[in-house]
Amino acid sequence: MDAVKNTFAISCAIVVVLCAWKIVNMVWVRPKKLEKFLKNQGFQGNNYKFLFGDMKEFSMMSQQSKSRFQNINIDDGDAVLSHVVAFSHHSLQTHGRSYITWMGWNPRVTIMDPDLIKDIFMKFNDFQKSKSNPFVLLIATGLVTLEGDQWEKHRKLINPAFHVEKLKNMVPSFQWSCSEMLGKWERLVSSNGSCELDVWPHLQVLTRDMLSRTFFGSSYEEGVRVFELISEQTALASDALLSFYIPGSRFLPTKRNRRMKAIDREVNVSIRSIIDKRIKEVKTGESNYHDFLGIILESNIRELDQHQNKTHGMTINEIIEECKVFYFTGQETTSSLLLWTIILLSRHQEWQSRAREEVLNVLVNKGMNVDELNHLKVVNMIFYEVLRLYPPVPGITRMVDKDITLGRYSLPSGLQIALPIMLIHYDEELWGSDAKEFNPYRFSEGISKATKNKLIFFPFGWGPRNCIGQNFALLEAKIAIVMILQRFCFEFSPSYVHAPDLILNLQPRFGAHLILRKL
Ligand code: HEM
Repeated sequence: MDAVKNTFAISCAIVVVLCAWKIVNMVWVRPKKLEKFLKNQGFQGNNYKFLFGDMKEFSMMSQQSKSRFQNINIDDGDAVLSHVVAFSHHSLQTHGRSYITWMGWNPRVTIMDPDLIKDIFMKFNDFQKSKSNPFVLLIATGLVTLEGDQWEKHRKLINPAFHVEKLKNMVPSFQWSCSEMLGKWERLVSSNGSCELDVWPHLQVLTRDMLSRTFFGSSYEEGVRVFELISEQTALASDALLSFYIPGSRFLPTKRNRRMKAIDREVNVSIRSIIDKRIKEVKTGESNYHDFLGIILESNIRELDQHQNKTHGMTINEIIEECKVFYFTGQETTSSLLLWTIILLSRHQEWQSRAREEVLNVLVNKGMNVDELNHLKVVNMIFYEVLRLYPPVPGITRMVDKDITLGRYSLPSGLQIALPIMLIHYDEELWGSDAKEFNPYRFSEGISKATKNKLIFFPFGWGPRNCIGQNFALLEAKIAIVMILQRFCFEFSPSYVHAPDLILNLQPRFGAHLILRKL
């Protein structure tokens, strides 16, 4: 009996020692080994600090820039950078261009070399999307988070919805949504022909409306409610991201966790009811396939018919997740592009006049169609320059899946990699001494000339996993800006405060108070 007890006690002791070693290894031995390994290869950065790494400094800097009321000088690129990506900007200035930061006990290296960035994007199976914070996964898990065969299958089935020919059919819906917004603006304009307005909420409603109309077509009203919920979910997730994630904390019955779960349930139920209705319509032959959901369901049904096999095609749950992905990725990004375009055109009146002149010349007496819109060269140059200085997604990350060589570096499995879009877009070594200035001329002969064929401009990512919605976003933004320029001129109101803020993407912290004048 004693022998059995002893064996049990020894086994328990071994398990306890092994667990303790695993924890010590994870939070101390491994980070210190990696620190030495990475620093020996030339990466600079803070030494690893037990458990939290750089997270305390990171959250403190983010909170500081959020808590202070600050009107940032719009012409001072460094001030903008140090406000939006405070910690990365500080690290770049302190440690140089290849640096390590510590996300808790996990090291993250920042890469700014365009050739290495290209390599990372091309080898997308080796450099996978970072495992998202579980709070973000509650917003959506689909194309943005999938890997390998699953990602390939979904991308192939969804690609047809974003084909240029399909996008052309969406122009009337975009115009309709813009007309509604501009109609409201016209009613607000007083008898002297002008009004002061915070345009930010209007642009958010506009892009929400455009996406709901083109995505859900006839089910537009239900789609709007889903949007409201996903916006709330995004704000809650963004708040959660500012603090260090303690494994398992999302299961605690906190107020935020409960609300996030309730939203998730409601969103799933709403989208499922839209899809069920649509499938019924498909079966009775009442459905048309002009909206996104229709095109994706059609593409899915075709795939299932061809292969008669459930491993092909997407399940209804997967389609629901993809719908959430489009809401999440498609709305705030496009409203951000439109907003910063309007802000920079308010600051640079000469470019506003030039853009309006082009719009009035090129589109005179012509209906709005994709081919005509493609002739708007100045508007294109302005969009590129806005995407360079105010990229709606200021940075992306990847994860090293297995020990791998990247250029002259050996990177260990599990390492995170940051590709700091905004830091690269502002870099004087890469763009020249006017890198931090607004100068759309740099794009006058296209992107490859402006970038000298280097990968230093990637507001939509790059390579096989680039943004699937890029053409969609540029088309809707173009239609919106054209219609605004045709009817209004705009400038800053005295109450405008320039405070770009990173809330998962780049947004104006205090809105965008402008004076609109009817033309
Ligand atoms: C100005 C607007 C937009 C910007 C700046 C933008 C930016 C980006 C970026 C940087 C990525 C790459 C992320 C990475 O590599 O980790 C991406 C991916 C993605 N975007 Fe966009 N996006 C915009 C609009 C849209 C729209 C309108 C949609 C859909 C309606 C959309 C859907 C997606 C999806 C699904 C992915 C993941 C693609 C994949 O991994 O295969 N985006 N976007």
